[in-house]
Amino acid sequence: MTKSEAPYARERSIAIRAVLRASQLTSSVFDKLISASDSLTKSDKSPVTVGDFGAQAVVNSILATHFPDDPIVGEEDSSDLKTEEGKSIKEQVCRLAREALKGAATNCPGLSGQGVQKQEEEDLTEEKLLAAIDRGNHEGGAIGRMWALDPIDGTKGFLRGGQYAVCLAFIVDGVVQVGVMGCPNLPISPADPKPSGDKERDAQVDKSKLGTVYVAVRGQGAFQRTLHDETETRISMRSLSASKLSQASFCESVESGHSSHGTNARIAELLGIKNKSVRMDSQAKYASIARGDGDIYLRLPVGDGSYQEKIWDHASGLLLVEEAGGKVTDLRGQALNFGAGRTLRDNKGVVAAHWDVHGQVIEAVSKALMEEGRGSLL
Ligand SMILES: Nc1ncnc2c1ncn2[C@@H]1O[C@H](COP(=O)(O)O)[C@@H](OP(=O)(O)O)[C@H]1O
Ligand SMILES: [Mg+2]
Ligand SMILES: [Mg+2]
Ligand SMILES: [Mg+2]
Repeated sequence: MTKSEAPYARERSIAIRAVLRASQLTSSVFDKLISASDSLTKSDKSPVTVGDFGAQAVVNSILATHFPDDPIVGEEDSSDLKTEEGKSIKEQVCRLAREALKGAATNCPGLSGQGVQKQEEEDLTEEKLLAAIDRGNHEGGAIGRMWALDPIDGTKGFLRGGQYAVCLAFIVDGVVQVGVMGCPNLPISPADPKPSGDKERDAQVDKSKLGTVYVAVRGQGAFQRTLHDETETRISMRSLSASKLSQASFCESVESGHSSHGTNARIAELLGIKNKSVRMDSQAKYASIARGDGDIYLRLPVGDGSYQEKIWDHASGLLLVEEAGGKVTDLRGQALNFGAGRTLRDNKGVVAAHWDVHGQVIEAVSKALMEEGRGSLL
């Protein structure tokens, strides 16, 4: 079977194109713009920047051109841009989105025609770009085609100069079929240093060695390419058996408000893991274990566990890890349900690990939660 005949070949190509363009936008925002006046605080107190809105406008415009009937579940909406406070951000978002959509054609397999470019450039008025952002308002659900978009996952990481990811997934009947993730700050070679937000240390990082894109289609494997070169290399998780579990390394959020560092540490202890956890913002954590930099991603809820994870925070990362040989479930070991709406309301927490050890990790999770008196989460 050639690539163009493979299932979801078109969705794959367009998703890569959209993520590349949005990643170019976010990188240029980061290089040139980011200052306090380029971000807003949302009603849930989380930050949102020119980069988040711009990347959502770019991806949604491209999806609207190629798949006009497909609904999109996207994180952002344009309401904050329509206020007086949001006016200057709105202007920057529109300028950056136009630049990104008109920019030189990106290296993207099967899609270099002038016609495609022309179509995408047609709808670039402010009104149309804001409407493109709001195409992300879909409620989600278990039936039919839809896209899930996190234009910048890890906005806090983006703001501090650490890791972030542009994440786009294609979902059919509640099952993720295609996942593409752009990680502009992740080193192409795992051995190279990655920016972490520490200004002094990050000054030593060679920027030409950063910028990866991950691509996975269900049943077709997981691949890494770079932002500038379309050559794809297959990636897979490190093999890990029960007897080697104590040598594993695990990653977790930088933000202790997003995942319980204390519970994670106890789980590691129960598994005999001595390595210090690797803290990283965004779905770059999924990418990192998928290519074998680390082995386990733990995301245990904080407090009473009432927070509902969002589908765009996990859809592309989950497929990447599954296609690289891993298993991703909630803390009870149950599959994540992407068909329940905008959130993973049927699930609590996330545990991602190699198939051969996933069951053991889940046992340790149960034990740690029982010890903490949080057995009701199980
Ligand atoms: N209380 C909470 N528990 C878990 N995740 C949360 C959370 N509050 C916010 N988040 C999510 O955590 C994401 C970042 O994940 P991480 O901590 O792995 O970097 C955020 O994505 P955005 O940055 O796209 O808003 C946000 O959706
Ligand atoms: Mg956010
Ligand atoms: Mg996110
Ligand atoms: Mg986001």
